[in-house]
Amino acid sequence: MATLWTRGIQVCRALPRLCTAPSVQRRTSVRLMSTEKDNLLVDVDSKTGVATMQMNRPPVNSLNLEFLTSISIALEKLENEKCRGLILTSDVPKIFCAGLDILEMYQPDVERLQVFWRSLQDVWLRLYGSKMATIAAINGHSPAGGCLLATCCDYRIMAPNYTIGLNETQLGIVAPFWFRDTMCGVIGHRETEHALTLGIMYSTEEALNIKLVDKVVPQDKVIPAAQEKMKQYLKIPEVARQLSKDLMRRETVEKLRLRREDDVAAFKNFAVRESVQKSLGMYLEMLKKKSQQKK
Ligand SMILES: CCCCCCC/C=C/C(=O)SCCNC(=O)CCNC(=O)[C@H](O)C(C)(C)COP(=O)(O)OP(=O)(O)OC[C@H]1O[C@@H](n2cnc3c(N)ncnc32)[C@H](O)[C@@H]1OP(=O)(O)O
Repeated sequence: MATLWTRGIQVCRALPRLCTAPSVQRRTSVRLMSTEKDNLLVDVDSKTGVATMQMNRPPVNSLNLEFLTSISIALEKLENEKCRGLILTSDVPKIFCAGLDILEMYQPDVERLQVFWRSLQDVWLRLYGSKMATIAAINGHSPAGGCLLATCCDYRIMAPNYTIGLNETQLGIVAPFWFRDTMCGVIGHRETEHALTLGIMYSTEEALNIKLVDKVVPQDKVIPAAQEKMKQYLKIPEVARQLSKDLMRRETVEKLRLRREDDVAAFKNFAVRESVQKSLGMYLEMLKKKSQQKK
């Protein structure tokens, strides 16, 4: 099978129009792409046109610039290939995604910091605004940016005994308006205000109670349950489903599109504050101590 490396993403060339003409594909599931270090594994079921994207950046799938870029490129390719559905999950045991890589924001190179933020905006615009039906199969902890990825999806299925939430205030930082809007769209204004101001990390069961996640199933059933739910989305006439989603999300998407550079500047100015750097440093220290105690 011929392969092509594009900015760290390996694409199987032997799969033209993979998702638009599923009937001509003989193989049921093919690896469409994987990143250079296999940080992102994307398989497409050629019968259904459903992609499964597994994040695989141990130890905690934290989102650094390169990883975000890989996710963004993969989303663009899936959209271009007219894939119909996406299941977003993790290949790292017990972790869905630990959110943004704090090392990108602590003592940063200011140029890279801005590129980093744009890459996060790109991922959000592509995932939140995706035409595909998207389901988060949350098979591990999902703080902050991890919660953002999950809430960008159309539906969330989570395994028990994990945590999820936008905990930014606990780090002394503030989630931007598009994180807020995304969460608001899922759990409403009041619960979002409560969640954001206190930086609440919800247990799986609490998350189900406030409808931050839609369904809880045992760990080994998370992906099968996502595949089952996906069938329901795929039964709906494609254009009607896509336009309905667009109707719900367009305003929120446009808000960021119009303010992208202001948002980058606001992030940069906030991140380089002495008080913010101090908070991030202390938080990293706490994480390190906790990690060392386990060893
Ligand atoms: C500056 C302006 C900001 C504007 C707003 C920006 C919006 C921000 C969004 C974010 O996403 S900020 C990131 C918030 N994330 C977290 O608070 C998660 C922190 N991590 C954890 O709670 C736990 O690690 C975990 C995810 C629950 C996993 O726990 P586990 O016990 O399995 O692993 P650990 O031993 O804690 O961690 C292993 C290893 O990984 C390092 N690490 C963990 N999370 C991050 C991270 N987000 N970024 C970078 N590194 C992380 C941790 O320090 C350990 O490292 P070592 O000590 O082993 O080297």
